[in-house]
Amino acid sequence: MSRPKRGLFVGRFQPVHNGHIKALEFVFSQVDEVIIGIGSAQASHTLKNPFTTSERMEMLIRALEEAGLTEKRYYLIPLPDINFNAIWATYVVNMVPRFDVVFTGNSLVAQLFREKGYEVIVQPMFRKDILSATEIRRRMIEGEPWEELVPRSVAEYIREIKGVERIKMLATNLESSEKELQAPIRIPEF
Ligand SMILES: Nc1ncnc2c1ncn2[C@@H]1O[C@H](COP(=O)(O)OP(=O)(O)OP(=O)(O)O)[C@@H](O)[C@H]1O
Ligand SMILES: NC(=O)c1ccc[n+]([C@@H]2O[C@H](COP(=O)(O)O)[C@@H](O)[C@H]2O)c1
Repeated sequence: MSRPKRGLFVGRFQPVHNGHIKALEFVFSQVDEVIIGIGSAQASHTLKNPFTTSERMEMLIRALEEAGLTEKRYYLIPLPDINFNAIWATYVVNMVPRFDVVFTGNSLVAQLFREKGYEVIVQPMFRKDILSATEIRRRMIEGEPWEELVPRSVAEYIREIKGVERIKMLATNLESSEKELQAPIRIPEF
């Protein structure tokens, strides 16, 4: 039996949204198996990375099932950042099973893998103006509707784990620490 053709797709998934799922549907149509790397795996509880790796994994499992990708054709692999661009692609190669091609819309990721000799396919983008995790996090903080931008199962899961409350709390903490920094320094009287 010939070896399955595998694609690599890396994202932070903070949170998983409909753009990721559309991109993954494209990737699944091109290869037999997909290695989904969960980037910045060490990060959580910040405004850019509010969700933990286990929460992001749960979102991916539920969303892929909802999208009808029920056959187990994917691997979820956490990838903590190493903040070292020159060796990042080699690091990823050492953290995941063998793969044949990289799918990405991130130009740095594309460049780093191309320089290592990998085939890179730039996946199509879908409504990047709104299908962006940054926009979804912004809407959550501002109290604007965001649910339509993510799979139903992901919206439900975020409600279950009180994800919006967490992001709002993180935003409030940041605001009050910024205020503290801006407050005039009071020299105590002795
Ligand atoms: N709207 C989209 N359509 C297709 N692919 C997308 C879309 N948004 C992100 N991707 C793909 O997902 C991968 C990166 O995922 P990531 O979690 O960083 O998404 P993001 O929405 O750009 O996140 P953030 O806004 O937090 O930086 C990239 O390969 C990117 O091309
Ligand atoms: N030097 C590095 O550690 C390095 C380089 C390129 C991408 N990455 C990671 O890959 C992921 C790419 O996903 P995004 O498209 O969400 O940025 C991120 O987690 C990013 O931090 C890390």
